[in-house]
Amino acid sequence: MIYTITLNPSADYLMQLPELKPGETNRAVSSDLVSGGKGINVAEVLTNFKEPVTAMGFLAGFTGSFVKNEVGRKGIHSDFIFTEGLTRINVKIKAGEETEINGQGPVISEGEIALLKQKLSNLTEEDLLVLSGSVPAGVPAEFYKEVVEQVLKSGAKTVLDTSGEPLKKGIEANPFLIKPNKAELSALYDQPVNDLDAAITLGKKAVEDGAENVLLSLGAEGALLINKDECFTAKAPKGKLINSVGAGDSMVAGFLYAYANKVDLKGCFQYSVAAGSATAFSQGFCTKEQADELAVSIAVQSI
Ligand SMILES: Nc1ncnc2c1ncn2[C@@H]1O[C@H](COP(=O)(O)OP(=O)(O)OP(=O)(O)O)[C@@H](O)[C@H]1O
Ligand SMILES: O=P(O)(O)OC[C@@]1(O)O[C@H](CO)[C@@H](O)[C@@H]1O
Repeated sequence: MIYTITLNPSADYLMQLPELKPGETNRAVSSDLVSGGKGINVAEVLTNFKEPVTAMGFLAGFTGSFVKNEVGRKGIHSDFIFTEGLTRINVKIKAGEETEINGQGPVISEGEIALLKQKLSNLTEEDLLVLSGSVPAGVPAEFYKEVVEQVLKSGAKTVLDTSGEPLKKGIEANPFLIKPNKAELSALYDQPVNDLDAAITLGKKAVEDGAENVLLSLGAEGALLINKDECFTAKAPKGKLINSVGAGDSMVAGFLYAYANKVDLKGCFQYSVAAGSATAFSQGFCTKEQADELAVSIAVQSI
């Protein structure tokens, strides 16, 4: 079974306008409010793929109730903890290029953190745990590291998709997979990632530092998968970008879907790129048919 944890979920307010003019009153031509947060998005894609998954994490207030209802309406199995405060609203503006403004989210108490850890105490080697997104106030930067350590003892595998200190510390605990994008990898080592060689060098460094597999997403350019034995590269398929919010989460979901269905790592990588791009080319998250259709066209090269 796959479990996802989203410590800081969101209601994502998607707005479209022809042009964004800072300092002026801008009017949207369309808008939509949807459930968000990286782990929840991973669970949504896995549910689209009919792969059993449980979305966990913290929700609060009326926006939290909205997220819980949306998750239920989409048929995603969930087990959230409700806290004080208000789940954040993240604003995603598509006006030619995409601009995102992510809110802060509620403060999580020590008791609530302990409750979440307790819920994870029954994982077994059959399970996969996805730890995704930013760490809200109240949760220490070591949280992901501690959970990866805790879960490793049960034999379950962990996937870590976060940034900054929580990523740096989490890598030390030997997660099965991390999924940084270019900016996140560059920030992790405070070095620019201007070309493929630089991406590979820093990806290998993350492997040396403890990550078993590094799935590095490069947006429209595609992705890299690096571990101690292999380095795979794949170009993203060409298509019309509709919305890239959640493309990275879809990539994680695609990888895990293939992995849970006993596909080898090269095939998991190919399917991850297909799912990421299928979402980038859709309104909302991709279906399995869309990912399947792209997967056959994606060539994976060993370098
Ligand atoms: N414009 C695009 N064209 C084709 N594929 C894309 C495009 N943008 C994203 N993708 C696909 O989605 C994958 C993940 O994209 P990206 O690197 O933007 O992730 P991310 O920064 O984690 O995204 P997000 O945080 O918005 O979910 C890419 O590796 C690629 O397969
Ligand atoms: O602020 P975080 O936790 O890093 O990212 C949150 C978020 O931007 O990630 C998802 C897309 O990946 C969105 O649904 C959500 O708004």
